[in-house]
Amino acid sequence: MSKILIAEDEPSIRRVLVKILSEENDTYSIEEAEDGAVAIQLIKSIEFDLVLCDIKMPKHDGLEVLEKIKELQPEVPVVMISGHGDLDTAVETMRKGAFDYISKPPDLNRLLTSVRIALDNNQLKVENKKLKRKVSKKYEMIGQSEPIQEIKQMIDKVAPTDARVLITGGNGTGKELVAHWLHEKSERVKKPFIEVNCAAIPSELIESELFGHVKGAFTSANKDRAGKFEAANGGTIFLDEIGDMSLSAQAKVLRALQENKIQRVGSDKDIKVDVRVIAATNKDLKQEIEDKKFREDLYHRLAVILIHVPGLNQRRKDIPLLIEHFAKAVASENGNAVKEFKPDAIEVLKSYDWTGNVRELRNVIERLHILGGETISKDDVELFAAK
Ligand SMILES: Nc1ncnc2c1ncn2[C@@H]1O[C@H](COP(=O)(O)OP(=O)(O)OP(=O)(O)O)[C@@H](O)[C@H]1O
Repeated sequence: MSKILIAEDEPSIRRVLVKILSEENDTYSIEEAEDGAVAIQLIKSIEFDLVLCDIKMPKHDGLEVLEKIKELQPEVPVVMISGHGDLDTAVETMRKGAFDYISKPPDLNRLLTSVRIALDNNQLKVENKKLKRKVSKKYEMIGQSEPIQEIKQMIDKVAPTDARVLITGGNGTGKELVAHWLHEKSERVKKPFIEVNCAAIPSELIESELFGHVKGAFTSANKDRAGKFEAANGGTIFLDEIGDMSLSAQAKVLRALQENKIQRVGSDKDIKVDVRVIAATNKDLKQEIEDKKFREDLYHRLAVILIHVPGLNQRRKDIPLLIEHFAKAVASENGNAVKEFKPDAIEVLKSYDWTGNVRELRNVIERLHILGGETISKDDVELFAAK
């Protein structure tokens, strides 16, 4: 559904434009403004995909409206409507970033062609922006506290090597982010990064998930299937929540690490794999070893390098930066303007107990962004994110 604003003071022309556009596509959502002031008001509150804007209008003329659009929603295409005698101005608006101009009375075909091209163009721009964001921003690690700086330095040192890394820390602290960074800064970056959440896979399936199986290995194995280790060949496998892995799967992982070979379930044929292993856990593995739930030899194989990600309560200094980061992320995901957080709102958030760590903070910022006012105040925080 495209949102279109028609800013035109002559009611008859406005009516014609609304009619032409609604007949062209009944999913267009059309707003009308009868003068420049109303147009600017609407641009401040609604994100448009296209604006049709008359040049001569009361209160603010088309040129002023165009300038305001370029300031508030720079990506939106603006098609100017020029009356008799303002052709020079129409040309000037093109220099100022208008997408096109059409003359009054509007020619139906000319108008629709311009509208279609402008909307397609805008769609492409939006999609491109989304794509770029996915690649570069997804795994950005925000924070300037000492622990985060140390982690970043550690990643820089360790990533280019093949050393195994064990990442520890509470839920939602950013362990997965660290694992991604280790892969992205390594020579393996062009090869797969395969993530396995060991806690989410039932223990009877984990071996087949990791190492694959051959047809007939168990009842539902109706064809040969490669596992995650094979899929990660040349790249990195990230064993998340490794503390939840069954002892029998641990024994097989140990063998894979010792010999760089795996066997599919139900087969005794060795398959060579070249995989870097990164593991993470929120459990105290030393305690798990004492309780005989985790193999000590596997622990030593995995924990060549240890990276501990402290909880958010131990690095409150990062909270303002994270708030800003998530506010931007949430706004761009939803395609709306970034909301500012007032200093007193940030102070209250900083004082909270964040046992749910960064993930919990992200959820709270998203909630405030949706429910709070235009700028987020202390009252918004107390109303929608009280602890
Ligand atoms: N320093 C950070 N900068 C930006 N985003 C972060 C940071 N730390 C965590 N996040 C974000 O918080 C969320 C939780 O992080 P992540 O999944 O890495 O945590 P985790 O420790 O792996 O959690 P779990 O143990 O529950 O799997 C993700 O959306 C992640 O992008």
